[in-house]
Amino acid sequence: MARSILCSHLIPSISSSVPLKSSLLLQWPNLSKTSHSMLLINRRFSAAKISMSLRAGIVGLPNVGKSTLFNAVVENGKAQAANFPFCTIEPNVGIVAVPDPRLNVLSEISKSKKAVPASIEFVDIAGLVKGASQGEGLGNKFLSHIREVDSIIQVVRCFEDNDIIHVNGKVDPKSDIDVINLELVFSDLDQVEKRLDKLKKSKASNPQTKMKEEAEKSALEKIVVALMDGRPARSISLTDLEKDGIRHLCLLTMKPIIYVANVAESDLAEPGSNSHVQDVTNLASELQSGLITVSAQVEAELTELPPEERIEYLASLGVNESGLGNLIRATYNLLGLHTYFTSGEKETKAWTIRSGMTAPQAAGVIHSDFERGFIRAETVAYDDFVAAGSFSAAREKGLLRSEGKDYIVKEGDVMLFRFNV
Ligand SMILES: Nc1ncnc2c1ncn2[C@@H]1O[C@H](COP(=O)(O)OP(=O)(O)OP(=O)(O)O)[C@@H](O)[C@H]1O
Ligand SMILES: [Mg+2]
Repeated sequence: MARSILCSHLIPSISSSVPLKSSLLLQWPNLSKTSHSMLLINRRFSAAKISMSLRAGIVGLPNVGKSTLFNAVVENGKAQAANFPFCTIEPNVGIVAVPDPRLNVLSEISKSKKAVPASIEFVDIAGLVKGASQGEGLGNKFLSHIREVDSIIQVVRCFEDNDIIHVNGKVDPKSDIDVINLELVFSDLDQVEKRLDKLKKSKASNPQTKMKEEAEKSALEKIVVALMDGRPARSISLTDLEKDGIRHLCLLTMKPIIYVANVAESDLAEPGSNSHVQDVTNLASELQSGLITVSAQVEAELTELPPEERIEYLASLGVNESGLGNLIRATYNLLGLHTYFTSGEKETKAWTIRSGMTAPQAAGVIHSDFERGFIRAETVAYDDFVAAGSFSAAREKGLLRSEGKDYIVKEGDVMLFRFNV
């Protein structure tokens, strides 16, 4: 596998090709105020392009419902979904909003002109078959598409339907999950062994390079033992230095996984009574992975209906909500992501950060200059903001804190940044 493939980065960033040159103090949610410098910033902001690089890849055997699920999640995804294996060849990519009821609450309080949710990219990848790591089916090319995502959503067929071809002849979630896991393991093993060979021959003399290579080698030696045993790389505990050392390899089995049990519409009300779902549940807990049950078929049909008829249709199947919100939120959590908000008259916006990020790093998600010139962040917890009813009321009640550069941003913080560039 070519080492040059870049893994995507976890954080959505704004490409800041136009730096903010003027020196000013900015309270972010007050951007709607019409001072000259504010307008200048606004204009530059709208010119900045948000690049969403947070990706969840939908994988699984051929013909299990990946594209059907993708089209439902992305609503107008338009990936070709049909009853024949390898229907998808090139990956389809779609951006999905992360549903969050807090956004509308904040937006109403601040009388914002618009509310902008956090988002994730979903990628519909071609079906994987036994031997893919050796070039079977659509082979290595598709493993490389998986290498480029941050997390894996594995669709497992749990619906019986003789008209829908199963590539292995019968519905068997355990075998399907094993096939995919083994292909990912083989692909990583191949890559890790090649890399270890290279590292053993390395003649690096620079002490820093040497130290990095030693950390990488030590991580890979541990990982190779797990892989030989059929276990994923993520099952090995590594030091931070070791983790950094192997990051560039984008190992497939390092990526977190959620299993999606794709059931028939008749099983939606009581998925636990379907033995295939029970198998996936047991395996997901053994592999310390998440599990969501959906009917991709039902979700796809829902998207064709006007919103008022959707609830009726779901009720007729004995459920009261679509499974997609859960899937999107679970994916977001799986990626270790948190949301903080900015809220003002112009807009209320949910920003995505990794857990553990400091206030300047969180500010940097809005613009790199916010991070560079960070002075302080005024912060109030979501519940306190809602209870107070505004930033100024929160300040009067002593709920608004002024935090410095070491502050670790918490889930649901509502923030105002002060910076100077
Ligand atoms: N829950 C379900 N119940 C019944 N049929 C389903 C369900 N989910 C998907 N299907 C059907 O299964 C067939 C295959 O679906 P789809 O094309 O989405 O699979 P895929 O995994 O993307 O396949 P490929 O790997 O070939 O791209 C379609 O005919 C679809 O309507
Ligand atoms: Mg497909």
